[in-house]
Amino acid sequence: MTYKIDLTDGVLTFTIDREDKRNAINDEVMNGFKEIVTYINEHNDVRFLIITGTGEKAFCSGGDLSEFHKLQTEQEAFGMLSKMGKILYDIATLPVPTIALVNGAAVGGGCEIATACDFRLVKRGVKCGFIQGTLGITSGWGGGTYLIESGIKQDFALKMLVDSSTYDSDKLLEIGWATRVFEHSQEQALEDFIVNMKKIHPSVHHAYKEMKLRSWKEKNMFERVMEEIKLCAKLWESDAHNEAVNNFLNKSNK
Ligand SMILES: CC[C@H](C(=O)O)C(=O)SCCNC(=O)CCNC(=O)[C@H](O)C(C)(C)COP(=O)(O)OP(=O)(O)OC[C@H]1O[C@@H](n2cnc3c(N)ncnc32)[C@H](O)[C@@H]1OP(=O)(O)O
Repeated sequence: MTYKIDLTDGVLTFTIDREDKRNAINDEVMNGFKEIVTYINEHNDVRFLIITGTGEKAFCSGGDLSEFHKLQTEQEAFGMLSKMGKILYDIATLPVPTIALVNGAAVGGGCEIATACDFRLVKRGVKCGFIQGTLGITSGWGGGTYLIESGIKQDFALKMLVDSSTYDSDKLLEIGWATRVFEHSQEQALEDFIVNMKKIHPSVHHAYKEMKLRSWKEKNMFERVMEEIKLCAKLWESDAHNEAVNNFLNKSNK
């Protein structure tokens, strides 16, 4: 299986389990995300959603280039991008607090997944970034829209996107993308972060998340996410994208 799901004491932990591919997202992992979104929306025994990755090297390295490079046309790309984009919007609008436990590099779509969460606990020394630009495309799962609306300073948000490079944990904390940076045990970091939230009745959390969702609806967030996805799909066919992906895959095959 390419992911693990654990539900203990109301904390649902979704772990991307593809360490050999730096926890890259393929269709099976996308379906795993759909599974937990359905579960959380249909049950009332989940108080928090935690998303993390296996190992210490990566939280998530984004889309699986070895799988998705087979998508050649704008239409084919839009199919994959919109599937994950809708899943990520459903994660972002869940009625419970969502926490990205960033155990390693979060790059490309991996950075989008972390950005879609309410909070980001980042291990010191980890690098994260919207590196899609180095592949000749934009963010394509909604992460660029979430970043712009995240509340971090507008110039920091746009620079993170146009830099298309990775930032270290201290810089991520400075610009406000990282909620907290932790040094050692991620389990302890999570426990410390939710200790007060756990004392609050879930209905209060649901109400606050409803307020966030209402604000997003007023800003047409879903429509803007879909526009981002269309832009990414349009760039997908570019020579710049195809050359960059081939370069990465050829490097890997050496
Ligand atoms: C809308 C989302 C968008 C899309 O899907 O179109 C994207 O996410 S585009 C961005 C896609 N992601 C990347 O370009 C990141 C590529 N990976 C890296 O930069 C590095 O692997 C890194 C920084 C995540 C980790 O570096 P490290 O040195 O620790 O590992 P290696 O680079 O040696 O990789 C180990 C192993 O994993 C394979 N790998 C890593 N990332 C991916 C990936 N995204 N898709 C497929 N495979 C990946 C890499 O090829 C190596 O495989 P091996 O067989 O051992 O050579």
